[in-house]
Amino acid sequence: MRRRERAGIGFWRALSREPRRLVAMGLWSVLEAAPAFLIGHAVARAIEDGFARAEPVTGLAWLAALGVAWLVAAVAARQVVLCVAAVAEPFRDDLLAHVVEGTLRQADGRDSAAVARATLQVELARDAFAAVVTTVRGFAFTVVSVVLGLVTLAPQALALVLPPFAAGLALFLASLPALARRQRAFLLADERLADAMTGVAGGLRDIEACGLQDRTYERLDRQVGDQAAAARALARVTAARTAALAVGGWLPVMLVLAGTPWLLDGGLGPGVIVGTLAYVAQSLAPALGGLVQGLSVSGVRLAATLRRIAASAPPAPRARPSLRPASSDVRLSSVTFAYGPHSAPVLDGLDLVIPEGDHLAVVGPSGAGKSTLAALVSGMLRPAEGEVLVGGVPADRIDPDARVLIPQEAYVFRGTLAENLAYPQTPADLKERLDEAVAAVGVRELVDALGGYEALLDPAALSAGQRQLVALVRAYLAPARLVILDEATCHLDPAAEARAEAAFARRGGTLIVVAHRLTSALRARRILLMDGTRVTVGTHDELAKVSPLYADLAGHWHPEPVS
Ligand SMILES: Nc1ncnc2c1ncn2[C@@H]1O[C@H](COP(=O)(O)OP(=O)(O)OP(=O)(O)O)[C@@H](O)[C@H]1O
Repeated sequence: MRRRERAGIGFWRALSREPRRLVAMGLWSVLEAAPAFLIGHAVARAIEDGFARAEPVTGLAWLAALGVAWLVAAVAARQVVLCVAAVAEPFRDDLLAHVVEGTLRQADGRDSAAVARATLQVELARDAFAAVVTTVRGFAFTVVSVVLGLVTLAPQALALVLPPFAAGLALFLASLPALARRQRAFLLADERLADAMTGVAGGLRDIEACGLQDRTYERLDRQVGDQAAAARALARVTAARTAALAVGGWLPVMLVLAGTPWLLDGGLGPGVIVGTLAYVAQSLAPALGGLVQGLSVSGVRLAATLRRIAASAPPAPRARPSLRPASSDVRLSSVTFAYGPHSAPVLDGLDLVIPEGDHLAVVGPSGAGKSTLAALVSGMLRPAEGEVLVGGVPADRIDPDARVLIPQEAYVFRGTLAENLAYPQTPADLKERLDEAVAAVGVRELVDALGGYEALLDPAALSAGQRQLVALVRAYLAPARLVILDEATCHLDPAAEARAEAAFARRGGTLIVVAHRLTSALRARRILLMDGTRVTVGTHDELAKVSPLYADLAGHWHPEPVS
């Protein structure tokens, strides 16, 4: 049920999303429906003021005016088609995004044919949607034009025209749900029969060999019978449709003809009665016929395809809104994480508090889980047990602007240097902000070497270190109060690394650095040593005293001067 609602909501959302197009469509529709308003008046005046008084020029002038209105209507009809297309395309795009995403998720990437089938359904739905919008809109504008025409030409005639018309319309609308159901039943019976026939055709030899002819015949006979019954049921509702057309479209004509003496007594001239008949026979009946035909075919098809699309592509899980953290302090409580259900945990029951403003270096042998910790704190991974909170908010739900993670391999895209440095921001004072960040991180030399902020970058032509510098400036400019550098300076020389880290330390907020060198750890306020699933936190001196592993690691690092 909810799936069907989603598809239904897509219909109304597509209509309301382009309000200007809708207004334009309305205005063009008024022009398109002008002949429906004019026809009764023009015919009545042509007869009464022209031909009946032996003044053919006047009569012809009225008919010519009607002709001009038809020409204008033709131009307007073209514009209406363009407006309908402009509304139908976003509807198609919405559906397409929905089915491709849903089908891929459901098919797990194994069934590309499922995507092809679904996109075909979307094309059918788009065509049906455009036809329904065109039909219903045309019907509504024509009916309003005819009613206005009758009100101004022969108001008495409304009593003869409107009741049967409304009755016919109501009869048709009441039959629509049944029509949709039976059409669907007929299509399903047809598909089942086609499937069965295909199966039989492919297995004829086996049927013959196993002597299954009679049973196969009985089964096919049953399915042919089912399909015939579905076709008969559909035909019965189709009869209701024909009755609706007769009542709504032609009964008004007969009533106006039968009521001629009464209308003449009421002071209407014969020309006005012919004009009234023109309204009913030329505008109202065809409009009802168009609606009946359009909704019976396109409306039913639209409902059926939307239902199929909804059933074949389940909706994406609703994206949860991100939350703004109160601060940038980080708390891990009893966090356990493993990459697979049968893998050994990388973190096991880890408790850790990194208060706002802290500068923490994370060290440990390769594979100890440093990057995993960085990914958990940045919310890219979720713990299997326990929780990771940033400013009181679960890390995976945090507002993306509130934290930034720079991995070892920095991302640079084809664009200007300024775009790369500022991405995704475009502040008004971009130049000043860039200058400040570039100076702080120590990247001025690179900016000049690349040819300034407006230089076009070729990512492949940059060295890994240059890409890291670009990403560091980007992170520095970001509004995030929590910065996680996961070996983000590993391709820089020690001096450049020291400058960049010092800039981030001065920047404020919480800084977590997965350290690549001892100097990086020495600059931090605290050091977190990861060793298997055991972790120890302390200063360099504390760790050197209590942890042989740390002493060993520190010994292997180059003893570079601390800046
Ligand atoms: N995507 C993954 N799928 C499965 N196992 C993974 C994945 N990423 C990491 N691991 C494993 O998890 C453990 C911790 O890896 P992690 O990358 O967090 O360690 P690290 O301390 O950052 O290592 P390094 O210093 O080499 O980058 C390792 O045993 C690693 O093989």
